Amino acid sequence: MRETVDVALGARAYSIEIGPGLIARGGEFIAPLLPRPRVAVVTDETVAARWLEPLREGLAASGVAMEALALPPGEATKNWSDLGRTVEWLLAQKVERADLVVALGGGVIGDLAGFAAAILRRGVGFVQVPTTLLAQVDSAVGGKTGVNSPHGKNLIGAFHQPRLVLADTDALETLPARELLSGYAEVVKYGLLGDAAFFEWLEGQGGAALASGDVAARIRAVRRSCEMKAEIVARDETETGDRALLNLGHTFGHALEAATGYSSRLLHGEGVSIGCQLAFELSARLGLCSQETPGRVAAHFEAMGMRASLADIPGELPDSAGLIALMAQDKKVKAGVPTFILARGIGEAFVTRDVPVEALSDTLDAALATRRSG
Ligand SMILES: NC(=O)c1ccc[n+]([C@@H]2O[C@H](COP(=O)([O-])OP(=O)(O)OC[C@H]3O[C@@H](n4cnc5c(N)ncnc54)[C@H](O)[C@@H]3O)[C@@H](O)[C@H]2O)c1
Ligand SMILES: O=C(O)C(=O)C[C@@H](O)[C@H](O)[C@H](O)COP(=O)(O)O
Ligand SMILES: [Zn+2]
Repeated sequence: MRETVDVALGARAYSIEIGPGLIARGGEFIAPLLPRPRVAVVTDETVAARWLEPLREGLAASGVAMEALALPPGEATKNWSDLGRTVEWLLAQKVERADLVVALGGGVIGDLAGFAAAILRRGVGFVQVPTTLLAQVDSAVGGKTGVNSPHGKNLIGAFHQPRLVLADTDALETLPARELLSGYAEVVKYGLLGDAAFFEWLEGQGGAALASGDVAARIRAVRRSCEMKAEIVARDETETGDRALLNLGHTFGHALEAATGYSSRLLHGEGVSIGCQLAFELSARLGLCSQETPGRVAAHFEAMGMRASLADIPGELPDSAGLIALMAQDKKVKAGVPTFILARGIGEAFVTRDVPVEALSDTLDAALATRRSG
């Protein structure tokens, strides 16, 4: 049942192992990478309660000892202060340059622990053990690490590739439904950005991929997502060009996450599904894709019970000018001009800086109006 996806990055190449039971077999995969049989695990309190002991046992079975730091769960933890706490803890554990840090958790833990590893003693290696769907299909792969700033999302960070990704699909059994759907938004993103056949498969089988009974469908969704990400990362590791395709929906989504204070009002994947929807609406407004395409995207999000519209965000939001101002801190901005990922159709995304501000603001105004009428 185990599948392997390779991330072909030369000296920094690594594999993504996908399947059930991998946490319990953690030592088998991690021990061969270690100069001495010990690791420092960074996790969050919720994940620790469910998956830390299985990992400890899995490591011990291969003679590997571990110490663990459990941070508070949630996006608010991706900050300077928890980063500093983590780095100081790793130093207190006397983690050496050749040792490995293990990130056990969702994207918050993977991003933060990966960044801590990147700056610890000028760079130690790390292993991603992603426990959310979002982390298995996206954040554990590709080496973007970092934390948030009040100025914007992921503004402090480094590219630092993991040495191994162990995606145990059993971990998804304890994931709350809202988190599963949030991660599924990044799965749909891959279809929307570059694989129309995958999107079509998700239209039919997305429900099965999320249901606990269909392990094969779940593994297929995770594997295809990882293959697409690995392929894009291998050709543009540090996002000088094409890697920005993986940011489909994120220029909008990150602005919405900042506007909602990185809180439980809006999860990252929820920002991504709403952002993808807005990207297709903007594309249709600019005549780039057919007028029907945004409706097809929305229909799938709605069928899956996902957030797809600004009307799905509780509480106040800035107006369109306020949201556009938040987009100005996006890392893809060049000479003050924002970069967008738009689409000529499903599976046909492209990167552009040629977006008239009126079209952007009209798209946002129309979307904000649904909050008043809905
Ligand atoms: N580096 C990248 O390329 C990349 C890609 C996508 C997203 N991200 C980042 O990832 C973050 C979002 O990640 P996320 O959605 O995994 O959020 P998360 O890490 O906050 O995890 C979501 C919630 O699920 C809980 N949880 C995790 N695994 C669980 C399990 N198996 N069972 C029960 N509960 C579990 C966590 O405690 C948390 O409360 C954002 O900060 C986003 O910016 C990074
Ligand atoms: O790996 C990438 O590249 C991505 O863009 C994946 C995104 O899903 C992810 O949310 C990423 O963290 C966003 O990157 P950022 O550079 O816009 O902060
Ligand atoms: Zn994302």
